[in-house]
Amino acid sequence: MAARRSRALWPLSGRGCSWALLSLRPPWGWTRPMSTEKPGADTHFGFETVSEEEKGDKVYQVFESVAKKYDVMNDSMSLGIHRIWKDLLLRKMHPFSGTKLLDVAGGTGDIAFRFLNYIKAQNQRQQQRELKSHQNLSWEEIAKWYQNSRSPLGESHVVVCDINKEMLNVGKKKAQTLGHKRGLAWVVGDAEELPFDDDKFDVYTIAFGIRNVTHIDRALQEAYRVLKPGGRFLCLEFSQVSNPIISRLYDLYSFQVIPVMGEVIAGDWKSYQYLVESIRRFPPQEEFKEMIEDAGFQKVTYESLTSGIVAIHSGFKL
Ligand SMILES: COc1cc(O)cc(C/C=C(\C)CC/C=C(\C)CC/C=C(\C)CC/C=C(\C)CC/C=C(\C)CC/C=C(\C)CC/C=C(\C)CC/C=C(\C)CC/C=C(\C)CCC=C(C)C)c1O
Ligand SMILES: C[S@@+](CC[C@H](N)C(=O)[O-])C[C@H]1O[C@@H](n2cnc3c(N)ncnc32)[C@H](O)[C@@H]1O
Repeated sequence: MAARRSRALWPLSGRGCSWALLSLRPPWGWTRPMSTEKPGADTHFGFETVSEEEKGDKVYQVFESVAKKYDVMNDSMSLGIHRIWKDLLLRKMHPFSGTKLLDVAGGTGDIAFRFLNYIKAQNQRQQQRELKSHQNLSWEEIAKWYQNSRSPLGESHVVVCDINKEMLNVGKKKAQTLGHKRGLAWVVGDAEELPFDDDKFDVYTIAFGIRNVTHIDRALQEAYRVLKPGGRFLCLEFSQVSNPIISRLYDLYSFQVIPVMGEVIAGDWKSYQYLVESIRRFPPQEEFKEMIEDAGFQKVTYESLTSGIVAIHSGFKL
């Protein structure tokens, strides 16, 4: 069990929050992490400096602690906007019947369920079109058509991979409730050392996950390795807000409201303080694009959403 690391409700009392009163800007600049990090070297956990081993443990504890309240927290913090971002990721992916998706840091399955729904809806539309194009079918022929029609998923398949068993357990229960029985697998695994063969997937997604990984460069290299030639990398992650007014409001909202919501809804202030701090630690759009290119991806592009609160990066293994 993760240690309960909640604290008093007053948002401005205590370490890590007091600077917010004086300035809405975090007191540091983002510096690109060195890819030659030695084992046992220091890294960051939000605004804290910790050893690399400690970071992995702390990230595990955060998601173990929030797993059961994860979905309700996301709807509350974003007023449902995270759903639109995830829908847009699927629209950008535009998967087709047969697509094999690996969703890394897939947590409670939001991307996987959207993928399955997208493929099913697409195949059902196609089936309806085919049926309508055949004139004068008897009732018997129509019934046979339905019986023999392809399964709504075709050969499509999604693997949800996450380091945290609690998050996956919540996802598995959701899958049962939503009636997703086929085309879905849950695998415990580390984004930095994926338990899959080379050249296996058509699409790799990572949504709100890469920010938590200790060595982002290693995770990107692993993404490249497991994708088939021609495969696509897609990452949805927090990014840099371009409009200065929205940026100030967003900082105010992040540091004054989100940890309070974390305490009230999930009984966990610290995990939500980590969330907002880790967002400020993540590289801006252009820097992250370069990191993706450094891992070998080509045709790397990005699209900023909601003034840059998040961005979707895309790249291809060619
Ligand atoms: C532990 O790690 C994690 C845990 C998780 O549960 C999740 C994740 C990964 C994260 C996600 C999957 C998505 C989670 C979503 C967010 C973190 C939120 C993203 C934020 C937004 C979409 C809204 C951005 C807000 C703005 C641009 C500024 C607008 C804000 C205001 C007008 C309010 C300004 C705040 C104050 C003046 C402070 C005092 C206010 C109050 C006490 C009232 C409370 C106010 C509200 C609840 C208003 C909230 C307003 C909005 C959400 C408006 C949205 C509007 C736009 C986007 C234009 C994970 O890693
Ligand atoms: C904010 S959640 C995102 C979940 C889901 N993708 C979504 O969009 O709702 C971040 C997830 O990353 C996972 N994670 C953190 N470090 C990881 C790593 N090294 N390898 C795999 N998953 C990791 C956490 O366990 C957690 O489930």
